Amino acid sequence: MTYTLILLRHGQSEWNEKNLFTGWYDVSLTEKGRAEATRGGQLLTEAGLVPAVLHTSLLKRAIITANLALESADLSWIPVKRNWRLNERHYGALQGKDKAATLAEYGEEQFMEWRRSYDTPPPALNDDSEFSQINDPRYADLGDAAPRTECLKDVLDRMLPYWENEIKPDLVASKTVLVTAHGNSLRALVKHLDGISDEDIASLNIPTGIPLVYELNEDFTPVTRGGQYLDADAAADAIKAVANQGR
Ligand SMILES: O=C(O)[C@@H](CO)OP(=O)(O)O
Repeated sequence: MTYTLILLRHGQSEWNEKNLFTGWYDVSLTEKGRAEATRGGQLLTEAGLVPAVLHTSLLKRAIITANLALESADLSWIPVKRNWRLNERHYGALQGKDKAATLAEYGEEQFMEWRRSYDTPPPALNDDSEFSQINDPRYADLGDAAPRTECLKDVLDRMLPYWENEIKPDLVASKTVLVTAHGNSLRALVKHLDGISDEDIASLNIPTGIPLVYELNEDFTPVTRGGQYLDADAAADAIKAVANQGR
């Protein structure tokens, strides 16, 4: 007996297109991103996958992606749980900044440390920044614990309780679960599932809009390490594009 976990990064967002650090800033999808999401749902149908429950972040690029994918799979009705713990990494003072300009200003080493190191967060974002979420009512319950920046380790630490307490029980109960989230929150989950080292996770990138399917054993270890993208050729190209952002 295995469980089926489907991970879906949101389709191209307006700030992916503009090459801006996004984090918790709530931007919508581009037309291309909407088409990717719809195609993601078609890929689920073609693979015969029928998720019984959806988990999303609180950010509309993930929510709209899930809605479009489920609509094209004729599964708009399935139950949904949303939680900030699946949000993108909070990108601190980089939120709203151009990736190419940041690379040019700070150089390759600093740029990659902020983007992909496991435990070095970017500088914190000021609460009075136009890119801050500190007064956003959807995070009111977090109070002082609301992040002003996060590294991948911080994301893993806040995502894991949700994995343990919400997603795992749904896998046990319903066998097939869809998680629609973000580049870095999904990198954190994949690191955990595949047991990827703090060093090696730096080179792992997740493409937009292509379902990544994990068959999990009863102890939640992957049957196949790395899972399987439903469109492997498209995923390979898109992974390179994410890795090269800013260049
Ligand atoms: O800007 C962001 O929030 C993320 C995802 O788009 O970017 P990166 O891939 O550089 O971590």
